[in-house]
Amino acid sequence: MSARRGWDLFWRMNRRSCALTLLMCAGVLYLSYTFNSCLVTNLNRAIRQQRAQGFLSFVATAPRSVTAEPEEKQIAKQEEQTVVRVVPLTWTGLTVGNESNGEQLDGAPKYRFLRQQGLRPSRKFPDALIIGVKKGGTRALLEFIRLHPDVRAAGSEVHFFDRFYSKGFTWYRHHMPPTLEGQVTMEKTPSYFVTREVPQRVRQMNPNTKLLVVVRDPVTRAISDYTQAASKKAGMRRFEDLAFLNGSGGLVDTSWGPVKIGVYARHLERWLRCFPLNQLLFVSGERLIVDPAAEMARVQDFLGLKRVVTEKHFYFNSTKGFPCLMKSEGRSSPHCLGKTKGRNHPHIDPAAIERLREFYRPFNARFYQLTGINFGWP
Ligand SMILES: Nc1ncnc2c1ncn2[C@@H]1O[C@H](COP(=O)(O)OS(=O)(=O)O)[C@@H](OP(=O)(O)O)[C@H]1O
Repeated sequence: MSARRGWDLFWRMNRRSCALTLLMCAGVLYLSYTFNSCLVTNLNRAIRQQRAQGFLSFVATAPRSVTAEPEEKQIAKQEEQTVVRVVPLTWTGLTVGNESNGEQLDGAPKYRFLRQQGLRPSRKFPDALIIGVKKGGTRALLEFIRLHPDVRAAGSEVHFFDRFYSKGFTWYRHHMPPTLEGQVTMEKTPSYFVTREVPQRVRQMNPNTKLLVVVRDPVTRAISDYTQAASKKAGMRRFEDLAFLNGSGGLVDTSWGPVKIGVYARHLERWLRCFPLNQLLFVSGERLIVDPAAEMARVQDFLGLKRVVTEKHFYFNSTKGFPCLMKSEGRSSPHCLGKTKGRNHPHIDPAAIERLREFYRPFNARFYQLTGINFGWP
């Protein structure tokens, strides 16, 4: 009897310990599973972060050289190896006239990628302005310099400093294209050069603004200006009648816009009261036609850019009689500037041309003196 009770007691105790053992095992299994899964998740996260950091630092800086090279050499090497400019943006479809905005751009996968890399494009005030002169070749210059991956320019003339100054600087900045750190922002408005208030206003925005002026023989410039006006207004009087007081026999009409703009020295003197000469670059409109690459080399040097725009970007279109582009920001096939650039000029009485040349001669001489460049106009 007592043996049977002992056995019962043993069996009951064993069942309890078995159950306890089983319970403990389950607990240990649960804890180790939770611990392990946390560990794996954290490890994965850490690996992902490490990879991202590794990629970022690869994008942001060049690997440092460990050899004992001179410092300058190392810096130059680092600059060469820097992969910051991974994305020479093409900004397809972006026109400033109909301002696409930064937010829209950011939605595109390309811009999401840029943002993830900390490369968020933003609008800033221009570093450089093409201020004139009207009909000097300003559109050609803008289109040529825009070929450079480090230049971003407003496509249409903004006219902030002459027409829309009252709209304020926020308005102006909004008309600039989104740019990345290190890119040069530009705009061109040819009437800036001749508008009295503009130098002071540009100086107020930024006294270090770089200024580019495309100049061309003032007589051909005046004829080009007249040709454009005549193309817009039917029945316009002859050039000879407008350029001289009392018809073609009188004195030169210096109040007539196409004549007045060509007195470059007068306008330049105003700019030189606000900016030092070395902040202005004078581009020859004539050379921009006969040797665009040479003129663009000067422009790129002036803007502190690598000489990326070279002969290979241009071809001479003999039908048009002007250099045209192999490709550009918006188009990948060869093309020329629009129909309004490189128009045929009307025949002008050679005597009128000669009298205008005489009129401009002293002003041109003064302009050569101020700029230190002899443009060789007849
Ligand atoms: N590559 C190329 N293709 C076409 N035209 C060229 C080029 N390079 C310079 N030019 C000259 O640019 C003149 C127009 O000057 P602008 O662009 O400054 O004109 S505007 O003030 O913006 O209206 C324009 O004047 P016109 O010839 O009177 O039409 C051209 O002589």
